[in-house]
Amino acid sequence: MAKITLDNLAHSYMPNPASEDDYALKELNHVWEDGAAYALLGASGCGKSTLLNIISGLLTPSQGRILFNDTDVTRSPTAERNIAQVFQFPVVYDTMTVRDNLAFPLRNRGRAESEVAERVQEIARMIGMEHMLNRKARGLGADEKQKISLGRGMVRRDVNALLFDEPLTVIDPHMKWELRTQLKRLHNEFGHTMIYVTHDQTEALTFADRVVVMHDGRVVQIGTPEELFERPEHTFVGYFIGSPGMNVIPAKVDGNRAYIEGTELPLARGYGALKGKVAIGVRPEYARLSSSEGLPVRVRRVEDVGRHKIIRAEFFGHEIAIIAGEDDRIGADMTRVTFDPAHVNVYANDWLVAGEAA
Ligand SMILES: Nc1ncnc2c1ncn2[C@@H]1O[C@H](COP(=O)(O)OP(=O)(O)OP(=O)(O)O)[C@@H](O)[C@H]1O
Repeated sequence: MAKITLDNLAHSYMPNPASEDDYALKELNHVWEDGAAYALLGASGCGKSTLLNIISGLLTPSQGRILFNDTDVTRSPTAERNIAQVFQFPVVYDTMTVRDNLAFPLRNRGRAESEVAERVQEIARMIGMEHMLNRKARGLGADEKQKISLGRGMVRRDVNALLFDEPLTVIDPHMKWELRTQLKRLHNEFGHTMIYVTHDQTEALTFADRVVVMHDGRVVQIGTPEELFERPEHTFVGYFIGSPGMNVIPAKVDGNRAYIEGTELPLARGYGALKGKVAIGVRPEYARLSSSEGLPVRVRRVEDVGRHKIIRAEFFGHEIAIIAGEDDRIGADMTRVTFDPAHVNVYANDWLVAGEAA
C-alpha cells in the first residue's frame, strides 16, 4: 500500500497553456494517506479522469510530480506502478471460469497455487460468487461480470493503490447499495489505499473516508462526509452535496450580523471586511418554517419525500429549500423562516470565510 503525494501537479491538454483556464487540472498539492479510501467527486468534465489517469500512469502531467511513498512515478508506465484498476465496464476473460478470472493477477505474478486458492475463495465469498466459481464468465450478466472485475482488483494484497472509475455504472440500482457496502467492508478488512471516481454523491459519501470534491479543474475541498456537510469550503460543495443542496443567498455581512434586503440575521461568528461577492450559505436542514419568528418567506410547494418534507419557498426573490419533519404542520400562517446561526456559513467570491468565534 502506498501514500500518494501530488506535488505541484497540474495538467493542460494544450501545448502552450497561457492562463489557468487552459488547465483541465489546476495546481494541486496534497498527500493522500496510506490505506485511506478516497472518493473523487464532481460533475462531468471537472477533471476527475484527468487526475485518475495521472495517478494510474495513462497521462503524464504537464507540471509537477506524483510520488508513491517516496518513489517518483511521474514518468513510470502503468505496468510499473503496481496498481489495480476497475473501470466502468467489466473487463473479464469470457472463456475462463470465474475462479480463473479471480486468480489471474496472482498467477500472473507466480504466486503459489495454495495461496491463490485461499485468496480466491476469500474474495469469492466477499463478492458473493462462491457458488459460481466453476462457471465460465461467458453468459454471466453485466452485474456479475463487474463483481468479478471488482474481485480481481482486490485479489492482490500488495498493490500500491486500487483505482475505481465509476465502477457501478452498469450495476442494477438494487445491487449498487450491496456492492458499495461490500467494497467498504473490503476496505476495512484489507486496508488498501483506494481512489473511487464518481459523480454520484451517495456513492462517494457511503464509500469514502475522505471525499475529494472537484469543480472546474480544481480540488475545492477534501474532507470527511461530515465536514462537507457542515462546512462546505466552496459554494459548489454546498450545492453539489446534500439533497437538496445548500441555500446560497446574497447578503451583506458586518461583524456578527448578515443583512438581506435591509433585514437582519444573527451570525454565530464575527467577520471583518469582506471583498467581492458575499453570500450566506444555509443547509435546508438548518432552516425552519415559523409563524412568529424570523424573516418573511413565501411557501411555493411542499414535497413529501417520506422521511421528511422539502419546502420550496421564495425568500427575497431567491428560491430556497427548507426541510421539515414528516409530521410537522405546514399551515398558511407559516410565513417566516429562521436559520440556525451556528450553521450559517459566510462566503466571499464562493469561498468560505472562517470568521471568528463570537
Ligand atoms: N484528451 C483530451 N484532450 C483535450 N481535452 C480533454 C481531453 N480529455 C479531457 N479533456 C478536457 O478536460 C476537461 C476535464 O475532463 P475529464 O475527462 O478529466 O473530466 P471528468 O470529470 O472525468 O468528466 P467525466 O465524468 O465526463 O468523465 C474537460 O473539459 C475535457 O473536455
